[in-house]
Amino acid sequence: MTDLARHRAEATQHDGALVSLEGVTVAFGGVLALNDVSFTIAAEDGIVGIIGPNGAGKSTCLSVIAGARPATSGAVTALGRPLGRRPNATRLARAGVVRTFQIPRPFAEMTIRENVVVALASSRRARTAELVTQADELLERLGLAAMAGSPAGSLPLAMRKKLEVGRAVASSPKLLLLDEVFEGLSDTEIDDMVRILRELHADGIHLVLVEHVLRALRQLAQTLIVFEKGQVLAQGDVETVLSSAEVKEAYLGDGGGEA
Ligand SMILES: Nc1ncnc2c1ncn2[C@@H]1O[C@H](COP(=O)(O)OP(=O)(O)OP(=O)(O)O)[C@@H](O)[C@H]1O
Repeated sequence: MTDLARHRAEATQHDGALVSLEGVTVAFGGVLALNDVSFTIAAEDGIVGIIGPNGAGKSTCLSVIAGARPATSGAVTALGRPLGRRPNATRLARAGVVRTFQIPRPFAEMTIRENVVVALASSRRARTAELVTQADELLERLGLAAMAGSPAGSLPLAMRKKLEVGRAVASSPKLLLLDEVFEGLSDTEIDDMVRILRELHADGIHLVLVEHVLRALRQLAQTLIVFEKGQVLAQGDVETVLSSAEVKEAYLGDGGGEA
């Protein structure tokens, strides 16, 4: 295959499937966090939410897509790259697959600005002054500009969540995987985060969110994937999935999320 043909083939694969899991199982001893899971996420699916009761395997799934945890068996691709048995999350992040964590992990002693500068420096070569300018632009977009000089460790939750998103965006993701970014936010803070994520998506960043806050997903997502007991129970457009009797029983019936 010529380089050009290979490039086209990769681009086609990438366009067709941002993420694909085929027969993926992740075992923790006797617990199957993922049990023979297969699904595909394409760009046309828009913003994708992964929902399901506690312990259903959602975060494990995100870790597998981000290359942070190998599948025990099965095949995973992200942005058209097969991840193999020994995925490398750092290399995958450089290729554009970046995840945030449920509990934000900023460098607490550093200021908000410094945290973003460090993240920017991980994905580009530029002078410090240029990185600071870029960091300030990003903080402006996130509504954190006024706090740029504050230590990251002292921030209230909503701002820590925003900073977590900002640090992820600073590393130039093509596919951003968000783990419970709305957890613990007030209604106003949820609306603010929805606006930020919509803008990122409009800028061309593909978004996949593991989330319990359905109010946010109803505003933001076009597609839902529902997990139950390590398996995919349903996948489809948001309202169709949420109105399915099977999903209501498995997910909403157990108090695992707010309708
Ligand atoms: N590192 C681990 N070691 C052992 N078991 C684990 C580990 N991580 C997850 N599990 C188990 O795997 C299953 C799936 O966990 P996972 O965190 O992926 O679920 P989840 O759907 O994200 O849950 P939640 O909504 O509560 O965050 C659970 O039974 C969990 O206890």
